[in-house]
Amino acid sequence: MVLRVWQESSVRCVITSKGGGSSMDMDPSNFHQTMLCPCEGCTYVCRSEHLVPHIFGAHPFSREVENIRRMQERRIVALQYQLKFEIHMMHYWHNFVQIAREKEETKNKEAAGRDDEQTSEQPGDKKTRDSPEQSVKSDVPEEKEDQEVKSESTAEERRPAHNNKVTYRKIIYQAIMESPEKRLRVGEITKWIENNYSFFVKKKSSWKSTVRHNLSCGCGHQFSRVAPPPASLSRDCIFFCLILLQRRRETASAMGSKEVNPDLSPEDSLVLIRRSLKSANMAPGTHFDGNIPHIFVTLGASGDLAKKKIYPTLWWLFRDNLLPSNTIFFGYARSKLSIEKLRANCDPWMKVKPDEKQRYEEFWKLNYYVDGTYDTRRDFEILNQEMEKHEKGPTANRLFYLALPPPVFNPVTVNIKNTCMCTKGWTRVIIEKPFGRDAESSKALSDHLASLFKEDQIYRIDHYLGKEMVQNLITLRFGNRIFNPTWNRDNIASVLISFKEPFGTQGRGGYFDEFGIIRDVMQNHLLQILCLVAMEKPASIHPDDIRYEKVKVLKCVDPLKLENCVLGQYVGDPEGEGDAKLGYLEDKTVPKDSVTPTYALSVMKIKNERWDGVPFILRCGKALNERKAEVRIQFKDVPGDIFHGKPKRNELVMRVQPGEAVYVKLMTKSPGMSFDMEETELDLSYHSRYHDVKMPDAYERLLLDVFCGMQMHFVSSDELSEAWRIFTPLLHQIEREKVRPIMYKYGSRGPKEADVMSSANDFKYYGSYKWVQPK
Ligand SMILES: NC(=O)C1=CN([C@@H]2O[C@H](COP(=O)(O)OP(=O)(O)OC[C@H]3O[C@@H](n4cnc5c(N)ncnc54)[C@H](OP(=O)(O)O)[C@@H]3O)[C@@H](O)[C@H]2O)C=CC1
Ligand SMILES: O=C1O[C@H](COP(=O)(O)O)[C@@H](O)[C@H](O)[C@H]1O
Repeated sequence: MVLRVWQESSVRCVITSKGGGSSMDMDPSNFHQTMLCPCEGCTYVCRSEHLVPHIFGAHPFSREVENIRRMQERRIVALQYQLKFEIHMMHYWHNFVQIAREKEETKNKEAAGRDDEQTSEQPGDKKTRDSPEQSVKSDVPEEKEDQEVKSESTAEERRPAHNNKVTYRKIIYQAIMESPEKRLRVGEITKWIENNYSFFVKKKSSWKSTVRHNLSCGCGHQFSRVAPPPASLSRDCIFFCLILLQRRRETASAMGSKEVNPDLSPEDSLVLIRRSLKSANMAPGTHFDGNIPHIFVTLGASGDLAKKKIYPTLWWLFRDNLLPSNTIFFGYARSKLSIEKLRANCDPWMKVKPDEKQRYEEFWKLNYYVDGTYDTRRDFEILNQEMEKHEKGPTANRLFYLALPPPVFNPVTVNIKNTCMCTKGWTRVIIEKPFGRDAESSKALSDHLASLFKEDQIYRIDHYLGKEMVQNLITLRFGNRIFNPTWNRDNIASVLISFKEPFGTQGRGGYFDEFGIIRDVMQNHLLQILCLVAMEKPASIHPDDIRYEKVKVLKCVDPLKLENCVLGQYVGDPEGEGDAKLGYLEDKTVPKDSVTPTYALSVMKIKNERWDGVPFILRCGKALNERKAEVRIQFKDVPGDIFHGKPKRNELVMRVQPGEAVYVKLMTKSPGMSFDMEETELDLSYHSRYHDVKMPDAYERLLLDVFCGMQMHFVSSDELSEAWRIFTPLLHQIEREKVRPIMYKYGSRGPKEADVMSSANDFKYYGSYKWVQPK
């Protein structure tokens, strides 16, 4: 069947079959399904009524063109890598040749001397029998890892001919380079070493561990004695490992410390992060420019977000040695601040431990500050000049973090574009919500940014996407066999996504009142979680594929209606303590007649094959009874019940905070003689399973992602516009009609009406589940 669009108002459907064909004209307004764009090469999926505007509007095979562009960009990155690689190779070979030459000269001299003196050659004097090349190979590695080797070797073996140093890295490299395909397995490398370095034949096999250790440092590959490596090691891979190893050593020595052995580091989790960051297996499309100078610019450096979140995050990343080694930090704001003053502002939030003082000093030495206005081009030119002073080499990258109120986004981004774009590398711009107030203002902002930067230069932060358990959703769903078959409308009764905070606006009422809880939390954090719970399996873990699937989910959600929402506003609890006594309207920064909701519950339906009819209940609130963010998948009742109504529904709970956990509530036979049943759980609590693992803060992960060029955990403009499409009519109605929220007491669970609505939407609460915390 071929669908051809031949005029705006109708679509021609041409049906061809073996015996002939027929055609008819159809009015697209009669279609009410989700459709794939019929034009050849286009993979756009949309609701039928959006199809014609798509074809006549933004269409012209944009995705295909985008794919080609992306492929070309990847190819360029690959070529850049290859070029760097070749340069380093030349460097290595140059060293080898020089060593060999020097050895030959020394040997010739020695031989000449011996001829002169007519000394008799000792049988077994290996040194004099070796060819120059063999002589190079008889040198013994002189790296730190060699200590065991050295302790057993004789002085002559360690320094056979002269003081040339041959390291394990060089030997490994040589082995790979001499192989026909420039590709070897670990076992083949050690065999090659044995064949070519007589020294090792005599040794115990401990040196093989050192070879493995050299290979496993830094690149994410683990080579154990028992498990074979996953694939042959190519020269590129080894090269990558070796360069990273070298970098780690340089950084460690720059810190004045001995080399950090990742296997022995007390902060194993940090080692893991470093490895994954620098791993050759990073998600496609990402790359860590570890050795290139970077400048991180915080615009709005004098503000609240900067001092409470951005500078602390930069310090933690720097402290943990996670940033590219040559990163420096610029602050920019209107206030005339010295670095000392900026530092004093940030100090209370930096959490510096006593033994980190020296490192902390080093961090501030890398900081610079420029004051200027946000709308004056000249001020940004000065900022640019200051940055250029630190970018003397051939390459450099720049990151701009807009820790600024929305009204200055436009002038600031224009000034960045006109004066501060990096000419020696990439420029990336990070922006914080709110991304507009509604569909229209958000589109205006998106259009403005798109006129200045490419989408892959824009990083829209939703910090919930940096949380461990939110990131884990993709792994749990698509890395396990057991969930997917039941992850659908046949098995799941409802999904509850919650965000609860036990405090009110805490003096931020001015900001909050303009936005309200729906814009503050639901339209972004909760909706992002919904997308990750509901999306189809992406074609790959490439950020574009994931973001594409998220957009598809949102396209299947209708705009929210007020009748599917419960709105609340907290009042003070006269029996409460401190802030709890104060209601929202008693916050001095909030207008006395404000109807802004501080609590909201909304029921959404995703109209696609997987989820049709399943309520997704999103609820969020301030000044509630506890701090909690979680996803609760409630399964349907067991069909054909043989236990007379006793089984309670299964629930899969993914607790985002506090205390990350995944647990499944299920029924079990009561232990013992009885054949009764009771509720219990399969429990993966992170604090007991991974109790020493340091969980990085969401901002830490996300800022690192920007360094890596990883957009998976950032919001795309398409997601944003779909999100606003869903919420804008409701928000406008609430504002237009001044819809009165239901009052709830500070410290309570929120309005009772919310429980009524969840229960009407197939979320069952039994009140019988008792959790026994394991000892
Ligand atoms: N690994 C771990 O750390 C585990 C911890 N636990 C803990 O055990 C406790 C109980 O577990 P939980 O899964 O919450 O099970 P519950 O059955 O107690 O609660 C289930 C859900 O019902 C809601 N709810 C509570 N009261 C009512 C009500 N009166 N009407 C309607 N809905 C209600 C809760 O939301 P809300 O109150 O937010 O509205 C929650 O979403 C929790 O504190 C949990 O953290 C359990 C298992 C494992
Ligand atoms: O984005 C926001 O999130 C915070 C809650 O973040 P969390 O990481 O502490 O859960 C919320 O307090 C704030 O109102 C909102 O703007």
